[in-house]
Amino acid sequence: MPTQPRSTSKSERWPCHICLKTLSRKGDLERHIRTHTGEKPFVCDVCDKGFAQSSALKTHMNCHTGAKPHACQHCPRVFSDRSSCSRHELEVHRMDGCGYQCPDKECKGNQLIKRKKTFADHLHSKHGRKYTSQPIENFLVGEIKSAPRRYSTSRRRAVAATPNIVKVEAPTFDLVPTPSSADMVPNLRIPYDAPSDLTVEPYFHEPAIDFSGLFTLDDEPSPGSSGFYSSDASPMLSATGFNNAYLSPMSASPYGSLSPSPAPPESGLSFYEEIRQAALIPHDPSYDHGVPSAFVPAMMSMPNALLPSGYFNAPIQSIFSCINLSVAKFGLRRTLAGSDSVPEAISQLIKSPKSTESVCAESAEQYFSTLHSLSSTATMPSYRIVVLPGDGIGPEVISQAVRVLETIATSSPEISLQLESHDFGGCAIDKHGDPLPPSTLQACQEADAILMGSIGGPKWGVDAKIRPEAGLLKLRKALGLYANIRPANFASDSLLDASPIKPELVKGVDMIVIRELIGGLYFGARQELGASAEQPDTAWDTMIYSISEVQRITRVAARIALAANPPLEIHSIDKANVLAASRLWRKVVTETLTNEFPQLKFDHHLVDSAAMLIVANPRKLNGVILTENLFGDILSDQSSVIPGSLGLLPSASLAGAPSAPSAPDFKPTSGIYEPIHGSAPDIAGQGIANPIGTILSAAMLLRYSFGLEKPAKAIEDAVRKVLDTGVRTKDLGGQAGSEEIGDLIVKELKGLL
Ligand SMILES: NC(=O)c1ccc[n+]([C@@H]2O[C@H](COP(=O)([O-])OP(=O)(O)OC[C@H]3O[C@@H](n4cnc5c(N)ncnc54)[C@H](O)[C@@H]3O)[C@@H](O)[C@H]2O)c1
Ligand SMILES: CC(C)[C@H](C(=O)O)[C@@H](O)C(=O)O
Repeated sequence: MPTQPRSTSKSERWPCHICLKTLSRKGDLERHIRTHTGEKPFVCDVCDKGFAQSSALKTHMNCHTGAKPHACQHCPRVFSDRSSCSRHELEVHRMDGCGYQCPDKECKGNQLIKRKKTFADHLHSKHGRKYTSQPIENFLVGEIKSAPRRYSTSRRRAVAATPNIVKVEAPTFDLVPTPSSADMVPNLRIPYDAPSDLTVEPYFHEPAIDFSGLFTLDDEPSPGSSGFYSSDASPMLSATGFNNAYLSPMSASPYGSLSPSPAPPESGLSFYEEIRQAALIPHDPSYDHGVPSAFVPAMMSMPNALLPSGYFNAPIQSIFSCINLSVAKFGLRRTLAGSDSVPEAISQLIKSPKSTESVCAESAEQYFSTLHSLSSTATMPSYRIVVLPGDGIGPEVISQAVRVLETIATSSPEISLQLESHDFGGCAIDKHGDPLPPSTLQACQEADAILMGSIGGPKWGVDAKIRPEAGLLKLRKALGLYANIRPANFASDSLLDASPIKPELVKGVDMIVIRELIGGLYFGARQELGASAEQPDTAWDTMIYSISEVQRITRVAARIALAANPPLEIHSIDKANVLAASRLWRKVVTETLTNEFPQLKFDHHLVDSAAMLIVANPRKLNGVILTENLFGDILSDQSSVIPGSLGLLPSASLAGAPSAPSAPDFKPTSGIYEPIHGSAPDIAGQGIANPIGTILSAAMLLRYSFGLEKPAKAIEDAVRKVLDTGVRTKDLGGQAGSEEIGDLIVKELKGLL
């Protein structure tokens, strides 16, 4: 039994983020970094203070963030927020040596293009081709050399020992029917603060495929290779008569490797020799213990006769390719695990007497249809939703939204929702002395989505030492939720009469406020009254925006505008006639939209005049209203006047633009979903709060976080139908209580599902 070659040195483990030189020990690296940066190379990204050791910086950063800072997986750098950390990892470490290569060999020396977007632009502008992430279009070249530090030593060695350059070009993949995201079960969650162009690859989501229990294990994998390669796949290959072959977690990604061990060859050549010769790939001793996936397309295109007889054939290979594709694209771990139909499908394919390309296509079809049936029965996706009822009317409105979600889960066997409630806000101060207890924060970080009621109230008013609102700001910041999406429209036209503005002015109003949520005055430096001996009579806040903060929220607004057909107009709101931060805002919005989204129309308004327009002529602002944190808070509450009540409007807070649920590459994303209103202490406890804003937030959650368009639309339709009957809560001039509205919506919903 061959073993994986061991890493020749540990030096892969400590690359310098500045010059990329690798050092064998962390201490050496710290000393080395000082040659670039001086005596205190570890600089806090919040206050710029320098430290000699990264551990000292970590302890220091804890004081700013109240939480563990985010440590780079590959070097000793630490960051106060996760998005900077993942951007650093992506740009400095992960992309090193990786890139996209143009399929046209003549093209500009066929250079390596580092970023997917640049590559897509290149394909489009130079070759008139659209980039898709299907493997036929997957030109990713290169390998990530260092494994995350959280991996075990043996695993890290095994990663380091994998071939450095592998290439995926799979001409036979076009025989594979393209699965749609609706057919597949997405379970790869994009981190909250992932850069918007980051593709999460299952390489980092071990185990990518768990085949445990699917086959009888004929032969144990060798201890030398089990550190990295998944023994679970071995039985699968054993079932094909091919002993001791491992489908590694890596091979679940498009640039993975398949590592079969040699079987007695009939031709007299070793298995690898056969493959090499057939694929005309020069012998490379480093490949002796693994067949990198560069060989896979070659194997796939080879007639069976060239392969060790009966052991390895095109249909089987095509199944692996399909698995790779599926896992890479949709994260099918849950779909595959525990199924017993997959082995059946595979054994049928093995017995198939055919061996031509048509069999590949056929196998792929069978494979996908098996997966399809499994995805709706054996292994339905299970989403974890953290519910934060909060204070005041929060629990009252949340209980109705939870009923709605439970109705969806009960009526749709293919959807499984796990809801769990956690303390947050004023009630958490009372119980734990902290509005965001660590257990709540952790649950939120791990959740697939968060549904929130509202927090705050006079009990923990503005003079209180610990305020619930601070917990909400900390949660938004910790999750990197910089994009707050607040649609303001009529959930039903029957609400036109509820508006205090004349119906002819508000009919057809449809605006989406996109509010920057973790910057500006809310998060700038401030001084409380009495906090400074030098300025005993002064308090101040600062509005700070950086170019990148404005760029990213502008891109979210643009993507949301582009998702509509025709695209929506963008109205950027600022106070550029007075504020420096607003002048930066206006400049960056203009540049970003002009350079990156030339097809979109946009204009600028001063916030004072925009506030006037929202009540005087709101249709003028139809489309996307793009604005900074404080202006967005105020304008979105003001926009609720249009449909008649603060209780009607939902919101989503995300770490980027949401994917379109119908997109084949839909990316699930977490986020906080909450009505835009507060805890309404004046009506709390009376059972009269309007739950519609919260129920519509639950619809946004299903759509944006899970791509479940059908149930999301069903909730919106149920709300409209109930409103159409004329039943109203007190805020809209009616008599119905929160629970009655909930009953009616649930009843309508059952009829729609
Ligand atoms: N995201 C949040 O949790 C959030 C948002 C805003 C305010 N707050 C907090 O809420 C507390 C109260 O703030 P406020 O009174 O200024 O604003 P509020 O939004 O709680 O209430 C404003 C008015 O709207 C009414 N209202 C709000 N929601 C309603 C609903 N669903 N049905 C019927 N009527 C509704 C209230 O009765 C009140 O008259 C404060 O502590 C504030 O910080 C929290
Ligand atoms: C409670 C408060 C911190 C919050 C905000 O200002 O963002 C609220 O007004 C909101 O709109 O969600």
